[in-house]
Amino acid sequence: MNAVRNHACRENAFEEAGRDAVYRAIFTRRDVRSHFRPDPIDDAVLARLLMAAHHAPSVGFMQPWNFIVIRDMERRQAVRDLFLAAREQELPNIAEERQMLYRKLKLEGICESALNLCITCDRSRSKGSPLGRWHNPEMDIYSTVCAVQNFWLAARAEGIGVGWVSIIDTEALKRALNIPDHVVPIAYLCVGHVSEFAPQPDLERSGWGARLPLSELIMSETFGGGGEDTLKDIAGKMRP
Ligand SMILES: Cc1cc2c(cc1C)N(C[C@H](O)[C@H](O)[C@H](O)COP(=O)(O)O)c1[nH]c(=O)[nH]c(=O)c1N2
Repeated sequence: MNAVRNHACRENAFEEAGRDAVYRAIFTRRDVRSHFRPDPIDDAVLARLLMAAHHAPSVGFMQPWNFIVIRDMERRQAVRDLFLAAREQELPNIAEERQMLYRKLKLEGICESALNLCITCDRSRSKGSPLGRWHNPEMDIYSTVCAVQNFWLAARAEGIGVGWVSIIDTEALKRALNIPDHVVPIAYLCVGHVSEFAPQPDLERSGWGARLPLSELIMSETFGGGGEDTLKDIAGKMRP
């Protein structure tokens, strides 16, 4: 019976190598800050990554994204200045005992990467027909985040590193990139070839945080609900 069910479940699955490749991209993707190499990205490769992003799911098939490619070093330096200012503003809000470590963290590769990419969300693109968004208007934002993740995973498969920089004042970034009012910058990404993909997140290596055990995050039926012991046991023993 088990074998039958197993077979039935796998009917539409990728072949083993394909499955392995998908999980490999997921488990070895990194937020890259310090390992960028300056050599340019081939436009054909960049176009593939953008095509992957463009095939993300989106509420009401709204496809609210745009992709601003930023290569000019002066503009990037201006964005880096925004980062530096925002980082100083963020610092006092970090728990006092962690401020020293925060200062030491490398949290962007804006000028070292081959290029920057700002993925935006055009909130007006559903043109007055908010399918799937009437109760939850923020769904266009979430859709755009799905595009970011597609880009990030496809980039990993292509050997391209991506680092997300969110320590930036949004209004200042909009002015710097001439983004109109109805468009929201969702992700400012540093993108480029890398010398390596680190085996663990930078914030884990530096002692900032650790991955939470998956088994402790699984709940049954309701928030906080216990149970699902078999699932939790399997998850608890699993290594990526
Ligand atoms: C929405 C959002 C915003 C940010 C990030 C991520 C996401 C999803 N991350 C990257 C984050 O620190 C990183 O994903 C985690 O530390 C886990 O590491 P890996 O991505 O697994 O390498 C990030 N990293 C950084 O150096 N500067 C930043 O401003 C941000 N901002």
